Amino acid sequence: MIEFRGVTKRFDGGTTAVDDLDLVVEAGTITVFVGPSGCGKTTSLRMVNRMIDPTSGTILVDGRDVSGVDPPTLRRGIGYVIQQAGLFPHRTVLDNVATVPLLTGWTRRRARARAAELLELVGLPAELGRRYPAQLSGGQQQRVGVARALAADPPVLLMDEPFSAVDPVVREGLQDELLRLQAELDKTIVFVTHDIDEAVRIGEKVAVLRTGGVLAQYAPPAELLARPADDFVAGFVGKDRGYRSLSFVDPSGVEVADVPTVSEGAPAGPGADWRLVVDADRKPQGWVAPDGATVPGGSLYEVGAPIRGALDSALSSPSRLGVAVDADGRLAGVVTARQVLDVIEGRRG
Ligand SMILES: Nc1ncnc2c1ncn2[C@@H]1O[C@H](COP(=O)(O)OP(=O)(O)OP(=O)(O)O)[C@@H](O)[C@H]1O
Repeated sequence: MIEFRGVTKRFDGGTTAVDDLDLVVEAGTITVFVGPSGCGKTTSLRMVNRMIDPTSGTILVDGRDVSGVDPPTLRRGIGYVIQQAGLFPHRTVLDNVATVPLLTGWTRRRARARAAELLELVGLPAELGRRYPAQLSGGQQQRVGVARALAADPPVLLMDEPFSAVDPVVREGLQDELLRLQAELDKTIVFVTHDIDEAVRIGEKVAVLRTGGVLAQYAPPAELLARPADDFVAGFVGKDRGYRSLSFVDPSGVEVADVPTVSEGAPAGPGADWRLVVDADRKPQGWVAPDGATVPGGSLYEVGAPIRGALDSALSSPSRLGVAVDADGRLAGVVTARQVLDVIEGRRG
């Protein structure tokens, strides 16, 4: 657990970067600090591992006041990941990851074996270990950065905009990977971003900071979207927050129905209804319209996933029928937008 008690940071020159912050980051959770540029996110993060010391107030990590722990000892228990990974350019990927274990006295052989394990854990092929950072894509470099931070198996991980230098598709992959890793590793993670979508996607709790380092709201993402504390938070979480909050709505109650199908490659002429094209594994491949034309499908959603996917699937489908698949991607059934909206309305009471 990380606890900020009345923490203030005033820099020379008078800027108050963080103003009387009280906040508890529960052990084993991902907490996100989000807010506009200059609101004190990085300063708050860096006070945890004493890269910056507060002007006043106390920070406790697992009950221990960090001001009484010397920084190198403190940092051994706190992994740190930054934007653009911050890798050593003249060391191989494997040696980058092995850095901390080597510093703590491991033999080179053991440190490298551990580094190889970590590369696998973050989803990188072993042969990349021999390359230099510049020979990797941005997304791969970020994975190496995460592996390096995990090398000493620290209970706490601080991540400062770790994914902001990569494109949106790669970023989503890295976010998924982090969530998968966290399910396995159960670290206490503080994650800084200025991107509210990223914050609500990965945070179990989200702290919204405003300029001047004042905490505007600290809540789980669903609550932040449904009940922003004030106009600032409402503005920051964005105009389409009603729609985005569907990412947190339980989909039970959305019953899928059967749909006529045709096999991929089989001739299909005109018919009364839309028919779904499926391959030999019953994976959806598009639609046949009533006039017999083949039309690409809309988005698919997995049964049991948040309701936003079901609604998007129905709205993006040329037949107006959203297509549900099971965990293996096989057809489970179809839904209409009306059905999904009825469940949403029912939930609102
Ligand atoms: N070493 C410093 N000396 C003086 N002022 C600083 C120093 N570091 C940060 N600040 C100021 O403190 C405020 C908070 O900075 P901080 O880097 O914590 O913001 P941030 O929310 O992380 O911003 P960004 O999203 O742009 O990275 C800013 O006004 C910044 O200019």
